[in-house]
Amino acid sequence: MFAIQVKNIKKTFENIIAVDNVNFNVEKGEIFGFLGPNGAGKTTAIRLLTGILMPDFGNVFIEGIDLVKNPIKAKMMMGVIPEIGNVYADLTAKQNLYLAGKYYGLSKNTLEKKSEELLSTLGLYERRNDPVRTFSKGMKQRVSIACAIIHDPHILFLDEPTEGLDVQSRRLVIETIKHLNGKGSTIFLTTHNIEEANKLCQRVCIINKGKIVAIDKPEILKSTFEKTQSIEISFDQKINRNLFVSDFISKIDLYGDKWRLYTNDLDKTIKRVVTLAQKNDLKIISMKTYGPSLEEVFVRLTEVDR
Ligand SMILES: Nc1ncnc2c1ncn2[C@@H]1O[C@H](COP(=O)(O)OP(=O)(O)OP(=O)(O)O)[C@@H](O)[C@H]1O
Repeated sequence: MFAIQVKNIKKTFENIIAVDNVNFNVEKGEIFGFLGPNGAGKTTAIRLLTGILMPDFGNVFIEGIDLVKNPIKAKMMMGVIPEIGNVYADLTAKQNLYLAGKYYGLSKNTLEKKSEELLSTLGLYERRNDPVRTFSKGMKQRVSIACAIIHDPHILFLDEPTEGLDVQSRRLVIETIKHLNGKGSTIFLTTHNIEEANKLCQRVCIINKGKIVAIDKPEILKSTFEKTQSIEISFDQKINRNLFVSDFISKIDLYGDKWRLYTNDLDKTIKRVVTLAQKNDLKIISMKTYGPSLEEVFVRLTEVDR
């Protein structure tokens, strides 16, 4: 049985088709990323998958349970962290957790134990009795996460979980996602952050204008859609861009003191720069090679007609 099964869902707002006949499955225990440019339909899709919106057509099954026919049972399986925080600003962090725990029917003992544990692991323990309105954005996001996972959900849905967070909060959020996944939870997240999705997700789905344009493991998407590799190189002296020009180097960029050369033939490019350094008596300070990036795949698949 799949953790999430989406069959032909469609959602229209007046004349805008936000989600257009979308089909996909998420395996149990997977970290699944939903990527797309602004307005692609990510938030609408996550709202349809969590029962906040009803589809015009199609079905969503959560661990085999039909979300439309059996919403309460399906929702008990999930934790949801929406794009805009859903915590109560006038309650303390601890009160927010207690409220969420009661909503999911946790016993007093479990609630006390889980709250203590989550407040500590999410770095909120010191401030547990302060009203959430006095918290930073990152702290509010952590309270929101704690509330969503207090009942150990089978599936966690996160809409842009690290958007606008500082490095520390971002790390804590990512660690929490990995930790939950390690304990067996399925993770469904939407994001703009392609590098984060590349590192975190076992599979990604790229959506554009409400339609799925690609769905696979990041490495497979990269090798299927993008052949360009690159090398980044820096020398001890300034050099002229024209020295790199050749028919197998497709693009030459300069970032600070580093040259980035894009190519379909890495071997020839490396030999070329080494020969160039020898001939011109240049010292190579650093050289790194890069495979195709998920960002390049994303741009390629979503730039059409934009
Ligand atoms: N409640 C609504 N009423 C009317 N149109 C809506 C509504 N919600 C979304 N839309 C439209 O549906 C389309 C998809 O929006 P959605 O918010 O799902 O995209 P998104 O991929 O989450 O974008 P972003 O990355 O900017 O958050 C957009 O054209 C948007 O304007």
